Amino acid sequence: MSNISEQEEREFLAEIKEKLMLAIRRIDDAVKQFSGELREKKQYIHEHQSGMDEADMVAAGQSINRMAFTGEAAVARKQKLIKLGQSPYFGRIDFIPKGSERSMVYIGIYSFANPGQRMNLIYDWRAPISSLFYDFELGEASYPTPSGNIHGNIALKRQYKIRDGHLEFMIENDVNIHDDILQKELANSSDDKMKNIVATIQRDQNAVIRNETAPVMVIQGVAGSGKTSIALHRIAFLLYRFRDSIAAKDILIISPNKVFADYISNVLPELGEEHIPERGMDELANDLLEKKYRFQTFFEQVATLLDGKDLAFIERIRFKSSVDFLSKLNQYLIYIENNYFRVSQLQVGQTLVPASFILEKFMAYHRVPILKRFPLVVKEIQSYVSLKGHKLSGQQKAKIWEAVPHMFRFGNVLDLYTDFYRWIGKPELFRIDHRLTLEYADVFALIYFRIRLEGLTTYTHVKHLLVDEMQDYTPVHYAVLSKLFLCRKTILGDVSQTVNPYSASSAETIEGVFPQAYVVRLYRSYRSTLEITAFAQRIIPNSAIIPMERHGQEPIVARFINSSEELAAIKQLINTFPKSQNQSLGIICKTQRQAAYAYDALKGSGVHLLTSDSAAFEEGVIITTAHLAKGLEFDEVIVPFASADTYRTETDKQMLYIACTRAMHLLRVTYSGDLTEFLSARRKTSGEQGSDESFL
Ligand SMILES: Nc1ncnc2c1ncn2[C@@H]1O[C@H](COP(=O)(O)OP(=O)(O)OP(=O)(O)O)[C@@H](O)[C@H]1O
Repeated sequence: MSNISEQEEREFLAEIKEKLMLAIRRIDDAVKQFSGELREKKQYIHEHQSGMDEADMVAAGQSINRMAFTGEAAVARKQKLIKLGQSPYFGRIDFIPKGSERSMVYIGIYSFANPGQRMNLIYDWRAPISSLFYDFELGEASYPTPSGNIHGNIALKRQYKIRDGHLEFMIENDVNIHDDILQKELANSSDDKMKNIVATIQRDQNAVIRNETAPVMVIQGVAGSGKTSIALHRIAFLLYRFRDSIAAKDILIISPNKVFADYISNVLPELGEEHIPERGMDELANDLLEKKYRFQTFFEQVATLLDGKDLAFIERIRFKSSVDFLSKLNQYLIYIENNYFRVSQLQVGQTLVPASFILEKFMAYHRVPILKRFPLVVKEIQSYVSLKGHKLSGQQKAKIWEAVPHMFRFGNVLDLYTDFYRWIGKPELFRIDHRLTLEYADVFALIYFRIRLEGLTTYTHVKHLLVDEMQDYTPVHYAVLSKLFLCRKTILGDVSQTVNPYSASSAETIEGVFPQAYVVRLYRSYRSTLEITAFAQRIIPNSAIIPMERHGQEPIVARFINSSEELAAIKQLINTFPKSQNQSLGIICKTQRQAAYAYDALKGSGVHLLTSDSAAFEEGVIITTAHLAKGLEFDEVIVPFASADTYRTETDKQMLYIACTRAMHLLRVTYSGDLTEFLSARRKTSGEQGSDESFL
């Protein structure tokens, strides 16, 4: 069968669905049999318990576990088959390998084969041969396999939309790959959570997803370029490709907050993978400081910046976000090693331990973190005394244990960190209150000191680290991550979407910390209509952005007499929103205070306020801040209070940019008084009308 005509395709689909049904039935039978056997086994153990010795019990327990495990795997496989039944495949290529016969390769979210048969009926999108679908058009093509590249010819390429088991349409790809289906996908209204993009992965995205060699992959991509989607698909790919050595539990995602973590939590399970452990940077900090210190969170730092201009605060952040800061920390660590261990000879009973011996031993352990060396030096001194033929008394031992750490100028990391600022001649750059509350800019520097001075070794089990929103982390953050996580890393973000312009990191900065990094830049933006992308471009221009040719309504900028009128109009809009085609509406404010104020006026059924304490993304209407909305997207976005008073500073401008780039299909900006200068320039040039009538 060659499945050329649409009729043949429909017949093939019916056949596949039947085979899937059969496979599901077979699993059901197997599971039934398993549970019967399991019950019998448990019953047997229960009845013969008294006659069983410990070894028998262990063996019986293991056998039960094995059976349960096989049962669970069968249930998981069944779930996958049910899902395949809904949409078994989305693509097909007919490939003729050189010197071989044409074969039809149907590509789906999971693979499927008839029991006992070697050839797949459906190939997993991550299989080596499936890369042909993403990387090539008709004609010559090749794909890599562990035993080398396979060359050949693609004779046919098709895409399908199969929903609820029905073929909605199929598209013959000859020249313009994917664009039709991609356009259709992007025009859809958003689900409540991020979804997979396997059917329309683009070529440059595929290269990132399937890269197996980069020790550190840095993805700098413009807003809506699919960075987060790609990173998650990359994880799914790595789990498939290295399934013998990496499991879901070996991966760690560092996410900016819980809402974001919840928002992306569907993608990997949709791709058939288990839940991946996730940690926020603040949680990581808490783990690493072992809850010994209080600290300002990143949210609080940004909120302080948004509240007003504390120049000294900004200065402290700016300094601690520089590459220079990290190198000064490193210089200081070398300095203290050479200068802070002030040795003197030690009289232990009759033995005089010379200062030179103690210093030599201290330096000999240069691979051991300084504050961990003292016990080792103590042991060396004890051996020295013993070798001189003297037996050490308990009191003498205690004396050595006390003397050695005292030879070092400071005994704890916080004292050394404070001393660092004296050493660089800028003690005013470190602030800590009497309750030991650190500023956010100090948190990771202190952790860095803990790692270098005390040798923290948490997270050694992690085999791949994923860091999203890379622009929010500084060189010190990356120094900490590189010391803690020796595994491969995928790091992604967009320097234009920083919420703190005083501490933003670009791909180049990160490259400085990870010289072995492989940096990819993505310029094509998929999320927003051309009109929305153009609008956001005026706030922060980037001539390199390539928007998708997808059109929609021109963004609306509407002026109101005061904020009450503004909110009244928004309320009206919320009331009519359920009747619209769209599913999600984000009302994105600059500050949490404004969001709370708006929520107070707008709350009602289906309206949710998201704060930095929220744990989950919500469906429907969401009121939140730009900081929290970063990484999320909505069918419609309203940016209220866009006045000159609200959006004034560089930080404000970033927030406005982030807020506007969250919109997929429709963007409305409202204000009273004067419009922010970040938008007023464009209104003058475009002659756009803003009024409350045009708003709805
Ligand atoms: N190849 C693709 N096919 C279909 N949709 C895509 C593709 N690439 C990206 N998208 C869509 O574009 C939108 C933006 O993707 P994503 O959130 O991953 O981008 P991002 O670069 O992380 O965005 P931001 O930095 O602005 O938060 C999502 O709706 C995603 O599904």
